[in-house]
Amino acid sequence: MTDSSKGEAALGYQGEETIFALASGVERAAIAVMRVSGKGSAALLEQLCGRLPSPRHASLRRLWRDAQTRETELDHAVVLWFPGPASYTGEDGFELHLHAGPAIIRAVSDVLVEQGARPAEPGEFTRRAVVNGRMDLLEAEGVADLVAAETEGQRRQALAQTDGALSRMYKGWADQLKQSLAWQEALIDFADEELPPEVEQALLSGMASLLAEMEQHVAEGQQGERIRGGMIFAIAGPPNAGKSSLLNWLAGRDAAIVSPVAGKTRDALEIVTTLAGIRVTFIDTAGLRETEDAIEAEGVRRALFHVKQADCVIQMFAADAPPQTVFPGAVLVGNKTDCGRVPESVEDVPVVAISLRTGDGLQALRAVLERRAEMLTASSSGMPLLTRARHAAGVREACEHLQAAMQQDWPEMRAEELRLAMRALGRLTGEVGVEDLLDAIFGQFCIGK
Ligand SMILES: Nc1nc2c(c(=O)[nH]1)N(C=O)[C@@H](CNc1ccc(C(=O)N[C@@H](CCC(=O)O)C(=O)O)cc1)CN2
Ligand SMILES: Nc1nc2c(ncn2[C@@H]2O[C@H](COP(=O)(O)OP(=O)(O)OP(=O)(O)O)[C@@H](O)[C@H]2O)c(=O)[nH]1
Ligand SMILES: [Mg+2]
Repeated sequence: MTDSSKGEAALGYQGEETIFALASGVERAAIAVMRVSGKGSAALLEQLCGRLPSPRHASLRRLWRDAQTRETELDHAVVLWFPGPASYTGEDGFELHLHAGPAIIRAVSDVLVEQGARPAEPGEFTRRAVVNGRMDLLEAEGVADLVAAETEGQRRQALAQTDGALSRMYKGWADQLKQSLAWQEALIDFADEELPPEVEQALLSGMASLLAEMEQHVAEGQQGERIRGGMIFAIAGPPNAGKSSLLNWLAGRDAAIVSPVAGKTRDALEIVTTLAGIRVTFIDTAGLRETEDAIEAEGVRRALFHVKQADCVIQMFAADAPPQTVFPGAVLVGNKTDCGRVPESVEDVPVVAISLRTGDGLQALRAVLERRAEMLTASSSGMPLLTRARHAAGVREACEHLQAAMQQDWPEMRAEELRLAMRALGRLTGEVGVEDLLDAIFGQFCIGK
């Protein structure tokens, strides 16, 4: 409970300092969960409620400023005692399930601070769990994603990651690299003894198939990042096609201005919804046309920018004016079936025919968009998907070293490249060289996690 551990290397941290934070939501609620972890936990809990409750069982207790002297009762609370190392952080810790009144929270916090505990930094509980070997870095990132999950896709993916799905795969790859390295070292050690050529062949083909697997994982990495961060669907097309009307239907409200005047929408307008369990931002853009109006021209420029960077373009047109060309990969939507006939396809791309006035085809359009959202987030290999740019960069680095190893004729250099590939994977799980990463990763957590 002193600050003697300040400045210690992150991985040497032993929870000398006792930390606390509210672990429950900040909005007004009935119960507030105060979470405490660190060496001083047992003494603190005894001071608050007398003898320690039985481990990991909920007990109803009176809380006091000092239970010994029964000085100032603070609350009636459910108390949980988590002795280390079988705790979330691996340290002694406890939870107080308080009545959520701000005065109670303040009074309890005051006692904790008086007794030498300090408020936790963002992610510090989970950081301690990692430092104490309770979970690895990928699982910890999964915890942060689970806390932030708003959609089914985010929830499912984060849960798998906290459960070690990515960790197991990366550790399996690192093990295979270790095996290759052992063979490579045997080849070096027995260089004079004429090992059969099959040994080197088996080594190289093992490396090749591992490389293919890792490259496929990187190639479909965008899918996992799309689930985690959401996708962008841009609605584009000529003026008056009904783009803003479509956005309003998707939003279920009048988000954008709709009128018969062509060229109304200038600023891109965004709404966020969930499609097939995936977070999708729809962007309504300015109608695409040549224009003398400087503001509208800027709107068109921005529309084209959104078309370029979107995960999917919904290319809209009105029944009487089908487009000459189709944006690559676009979902083609022909609107105003109440006014005229919509072609079945343009340039062999099927058209979804709708009318935002009559509601014709809208359920079919929703199904098409849901299927597209699923397609853009599916793992085609069946492997767990990576979820962050950090993972893509690490696996890509491992791929580069593995490829370099395969191209190396000099045995010692090949061994070195294999070691570097292993190291790149080790940084992902946090097994090696991650001191510099911890601040960046845990700084993004919420307090109390
Ligand atoms: N009240 C409460 N609810 C919570 C958490 C918490 O810390 N407190 N969690 C926090 O994220 C999540 C559950 N995760 C947890 C993970 C591990 C341990 C834990 O104490 N593990 C010990 C003992 C296991 C056991 O008794 O079976 C261990 O793994 O050794 C507790 C919660 C979600 N709900
Ligand atoms: N008849 C008919 N009119 C429609 C339909 N959908 C939209 N409209 C009308 O078409 C006009 C243009 O619709 P908007 O949604 O504003 O079109 P937009 O593509 O956003 O137009 P800009 O922002 O100018 O590029 C409005 O008067 C709408 O009420 C439809 O299915 N049938
Ligand atoms: Mg518009």
